[in-house]
Amino acid sequence: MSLLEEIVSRKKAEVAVARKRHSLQDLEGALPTAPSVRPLTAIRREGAVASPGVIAEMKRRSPSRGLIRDPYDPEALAASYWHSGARALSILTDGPFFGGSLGDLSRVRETPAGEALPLLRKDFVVDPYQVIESRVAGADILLLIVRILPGELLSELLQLGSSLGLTMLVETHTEDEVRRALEAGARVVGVNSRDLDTLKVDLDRGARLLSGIPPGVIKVAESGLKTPSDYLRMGELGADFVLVGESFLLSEDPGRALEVFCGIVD
Ligand SMILES: O=C(O)c1ccccc1NCC(=O)[C@H](O)[C@H](O)COP(=O)(O)O
Repeated sequence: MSLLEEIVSRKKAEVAVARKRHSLQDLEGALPTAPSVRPLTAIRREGAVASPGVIAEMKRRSPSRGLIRDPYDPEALAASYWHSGARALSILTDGPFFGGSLGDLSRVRETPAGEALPLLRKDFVVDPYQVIESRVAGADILLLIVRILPGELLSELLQLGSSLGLTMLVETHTEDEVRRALEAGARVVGVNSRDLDTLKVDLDRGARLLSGIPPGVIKVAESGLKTPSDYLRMGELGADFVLVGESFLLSEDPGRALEVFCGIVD
C-alpha cells in the first residue's frame, strides 16, 4: 500500500468514527450558526508580473520531513504570519500523519489573525461529511486532492463545498489532473510540486504545469518553495498565490522567514 493509500484508508475509518459521534444531520443542523465565510481573493492582474499572495502553512510534522516544529503553537504561528503579511493561513488538520486536528483550526479562527484571514483546512477530504464538518468548524477554503478523488466524487465534493460558500482549492500534480480539475469546474487550482507517492519535490514540473493553466483560473503554487527566487519564479509563471510551510516553520521566526521569502526584508 502506498503512503497516500494508507492516509486515505485511515481517513475513511476516521470519518466513520466521526459520523457516530456527530451524525450528518447534527452537522447540517449546525450550518446556520457556522462562522461567516471569507473569500480567497486574488489581487494580481491577469498577465501582469506581480507578487503572489502567501498562504502560510502550519503543521507539527509531515511524512517527508518528520517532526518540523516542537513546541507547536498554531495560535502564535497565525499571529506571526498575519503580522508579516500572509494573505491566508493553511492549517493541517490531519492527526495521524501531520499531528494536527480540526480543533487547531477552530482555535485559530477565534484569534485576531483568524478573524482577519481566510483559513484553509488542509486535510485529505474523501467524503461529503468532511466538507460540511469543515464549514461548521470555521474553514473558508478546503483542499481537494484530485489524485485521491476518482470519478464523479471530485465534482460532487467541489459542488457541495461551493454551495456552502467555501473556496475549493483543487490540487493537481499532472497534466491529466489539471484537465480533470478544470472539467470538474475548479476555479482555484493548486499545482503541487511534491509527488505525494514518492514525496520528491520537482519545482520544474510545478512550473511547467502552472504555466499551462488557462487565464481566469486562480493558480496556487504549492510545496518545496524556499527562496526569494522561488517566489519570483512562481509569480512570473502566473501564480496568484504560493503555499509555503516547511521553510517558514523550520525557522526560529516563521513570520520573518515569510518576509525574507517575499523580499520584504533581507
Ligand atoms: O509533505 C508531505 O510529506 C506530504 C505527504 C503526503 C501527503 C501530503 C504531504 N504534504 C502536503 C503538502 O503538499 C504540503 O504540506 C504543502 O504543499 C506545503 O509544502 P511545504 O512548503 O514543502 O511544506
